[in-house]
Amino acid sequence: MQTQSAHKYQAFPPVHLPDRQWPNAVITQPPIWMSTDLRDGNQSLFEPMDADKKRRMFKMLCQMGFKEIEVAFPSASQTDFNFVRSLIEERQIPEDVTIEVLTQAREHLIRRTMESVRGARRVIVHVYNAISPTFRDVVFNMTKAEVKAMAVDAVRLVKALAAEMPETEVVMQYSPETFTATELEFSKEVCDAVTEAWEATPERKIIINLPATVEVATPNVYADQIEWMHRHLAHRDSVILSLHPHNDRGTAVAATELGIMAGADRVEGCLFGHGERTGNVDLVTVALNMYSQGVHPGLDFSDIDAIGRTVEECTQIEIHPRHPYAGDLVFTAFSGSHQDAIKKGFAARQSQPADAPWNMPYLPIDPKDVGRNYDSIIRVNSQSGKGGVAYLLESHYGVVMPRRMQVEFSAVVQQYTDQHGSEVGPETLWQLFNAHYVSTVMPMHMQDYQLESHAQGQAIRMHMAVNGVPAIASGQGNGPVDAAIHALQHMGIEVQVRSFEERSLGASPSAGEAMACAFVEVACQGKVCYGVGMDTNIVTASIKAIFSGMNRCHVQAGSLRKTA
Ligand SMILES: CC(=O)SCCNC(=O)CCNC(=O)[C@H](O)C(C)(C)COP(=O)(O)OP(=O)(O)OC[C@H]1O[C@@H](n2cnc3c(N)ncnc32)[C@H](O)[C@@H]1OP(=O)(O)O
Ligand SMILES: CC(C)C(=O)C(=O)O
Ligand SMILES: [Mg+2]
Repeated sequence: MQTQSAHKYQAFPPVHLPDRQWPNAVITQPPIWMSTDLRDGNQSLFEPMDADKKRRMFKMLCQMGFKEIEVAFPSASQTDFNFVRSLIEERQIPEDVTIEVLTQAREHLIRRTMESVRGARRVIVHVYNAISPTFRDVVFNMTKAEVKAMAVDAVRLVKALAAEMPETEVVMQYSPETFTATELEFSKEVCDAVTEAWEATPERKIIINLPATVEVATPNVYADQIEWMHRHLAHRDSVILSLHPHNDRGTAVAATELGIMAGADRVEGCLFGHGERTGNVDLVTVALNMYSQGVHPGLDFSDIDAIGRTVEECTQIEIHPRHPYAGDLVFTAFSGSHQDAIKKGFAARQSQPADAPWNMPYLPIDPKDVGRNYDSIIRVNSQSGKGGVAYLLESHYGVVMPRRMQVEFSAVVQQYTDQHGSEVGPETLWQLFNAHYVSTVMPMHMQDYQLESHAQGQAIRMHMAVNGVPAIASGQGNGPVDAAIHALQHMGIEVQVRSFEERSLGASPSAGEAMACAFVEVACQGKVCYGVGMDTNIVTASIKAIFSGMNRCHVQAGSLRKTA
């Protein structure tokens, strides 16, 4: 890069529009959507789609609810021409869908284009020519008047040819290509001339499409340009004002949203932002942004993964895992504080009515609305905290840990992720949970017990192994847990219960019976640790939890081998 960019690049001049209205506007209804996946999207692929892929994509776009679809540049190739013919001749176009075809403003290309759409019920014929100073001077070597005449002549020719095919309703669309780099007064002059040449009326509107062929400024400048045109076009009531933003600066979505606020009626773009260079505006993001604000876009994304797969297969370009709404990771939180907030959000939602407004930390929309499930919302790596770990154990295995135990177990997981460096799935978490809590047998293992009730409470006799050596402990208490603690204390083991919780886990996958899960916070060996016991019998689960807690205290005290 140069040390001083100022000599090479110049700032785009702002639009003089001191009374601009768009900053106060709110989007309350969706625009008319036009998908150009099969034209602008297709022309920018390594390998343009063959007819089968184009047909597959066309069908999907129709199913999603697009009513206007630019299907080809028919004069560019026999493949594109044939594709348009096949859609028409094989009656592939649904009644409520209008196909669109693009042509340069050149006579032989327009004639060929009109030939391609013969027999269609309704078609949008889209003519363009670039009108900015650079194109006038460098590409066409034409004056303003000549460039304007080029557009007007093209529209007149379409009009004349349309009159020869009365069975087809021809809708005219004109794009002043490079609009964003053109003087606004000249854009208006050309668009007004074209509108008049078409003899557009409020009943028979012309589509005036204002492209950011190259995105050259911040999105507010595009909004100013659109509002300026919206307010200055001579025949605004006979015009459908359309946007065609590209994404060179990475702000096409913002430009589109501000452009709609500035008065546009229609938006052209591609799914997932395919298109020349950095792409056309991503219609998925614009539409779902609207959805997240309570405005239904009128497009169906209820199986976004299926849409993504079709687009990937047709374009041979993968969707980025962080692509808004559609990427594999966009509904996933790895970091601890995000996970904690999401877990609390879901817990709060459980006590709300099903139609309560969506109010979930870090998740702008409900993943279920786009056909995603909650499975991958929380994933655990070294950045994760107790909330994520607890969420995964709960959502995958039904284990609801007491809060202090969440902190304790997340330290176990943290140690593991620090050592292994990679993501930890629910299965690994479950293994860690079992290894550290459920199946500990050293130094103490309770093998069997007998419990008797009597007037003062309960008496227990436990057969156990201490460091592998058989032992028997007997004691009494006002309940089984109390009796077991007394039995252990009689053996000289200093152990106390600090807290006790018991929950049902639902049916055990192996036994098919309901499993109880006991969490006992045990003080022993100068440490306080949680122990976990699982069993179909509630009492057995509690006693196992005491032994688990003692064993963990021994591990924490570093005395596992020394214990008698
Ligand atoms: C911003 C966009 O996405 S616009 C759409 C771009 N898409 C495509 O171009 C894909 C399909 N295009 C093609 O296959 C070819 O360009 C064709 C068939 C349309 C035309 O091919 P060619 O006649 O060989 O011309 P070529 O591709 O070199 O285009 C440049 C010529 O078109 C002229 N031209 C470019 N755009 C336009 C326009 N909108 N209206 C009139 N003339 C134009 C140029 O001035 C140049 O003319 P010149 O050869 O007299 O100097
Ligand atoms: C043909 C026009 C509308 C175009 O694709 C562009 O300017 O980006
Ligand atoms: Mg384009």
